[in-house]
Amino acid sequence: MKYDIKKFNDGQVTAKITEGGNLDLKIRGNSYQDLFTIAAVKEAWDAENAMHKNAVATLTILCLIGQRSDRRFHKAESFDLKVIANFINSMKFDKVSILHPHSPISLALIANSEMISHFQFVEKTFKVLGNPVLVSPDAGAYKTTHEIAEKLQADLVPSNKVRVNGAPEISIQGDVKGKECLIVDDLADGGRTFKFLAEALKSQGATKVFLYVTHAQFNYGFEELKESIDHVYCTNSFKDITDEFVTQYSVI
Ligand SMILES: O=P(O)(O)OC[C@H]1O[C@H](OP(=O)(O)OP(=O)(O)O)[C@H](O)[C@@H]1O
Repeated sequence: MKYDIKKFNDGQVTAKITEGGNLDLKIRGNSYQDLFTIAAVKEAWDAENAMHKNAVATLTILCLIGQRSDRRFHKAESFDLKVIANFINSMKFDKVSILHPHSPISLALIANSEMISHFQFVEKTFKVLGNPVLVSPDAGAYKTTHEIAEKLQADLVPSNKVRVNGAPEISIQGDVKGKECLIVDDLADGGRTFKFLAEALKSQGATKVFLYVTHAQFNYGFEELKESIDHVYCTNSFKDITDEFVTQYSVI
């Protein structure tokens, strides 16, 4: 299957199928624009395939927009992940694969969805660093990082984070004295979670602190992270980063 995308001067996006077959789309999915673009492709493909019911349409989303908004935070505010999931569901893909979603709610809300694990990227990082202690930064990350630690036969130090007026407060449940640590989490936004955690780990004797995040957004606070984190490992699911401080695994 092949298609063309055209953008009109007013911003409208239109798609044209130029070769038939199964539809296999892969997008960052970190913008509404990305979602509307594939909606145009899917609509055109559906029209072309109306007579070929055996053709299959799959979608891979690398960094789902709104994945953190997995609940209605306050009364009278929108539940944004639900809005996004409803839109994706309206496209009726046969399968939607999502790379390391923030929480299982994404998978619960999006029909025919499955998670693409971040295991391979953590494994690569773990091997490059040579057996660091894995650190899970909060309750949300604990379950998946625990599973990864078991597979890698790595030591795991859980820590917990509560946000007080938006600022993370950290507690560490384990001994990191004289050890190299690899924090494993799904995404970095402003990086404050990791800055505070790295400072806490180093104050408890960790010799080096590395960070793995699947979705390296770094919308702000990037330079500040260099003061407490020794190196960042991530995918390019959200954006490409060129910086000596960062090693990126390419997924798109
Ligand atoms: O780079 P930062 O700005 O520090 O943000 C990154 C952190 O925020 C997210 O968790 P979040 O606090 O949204 O988790 P929650 O679902 O428990 O609210 C994410 O899983 C990281 O732990």
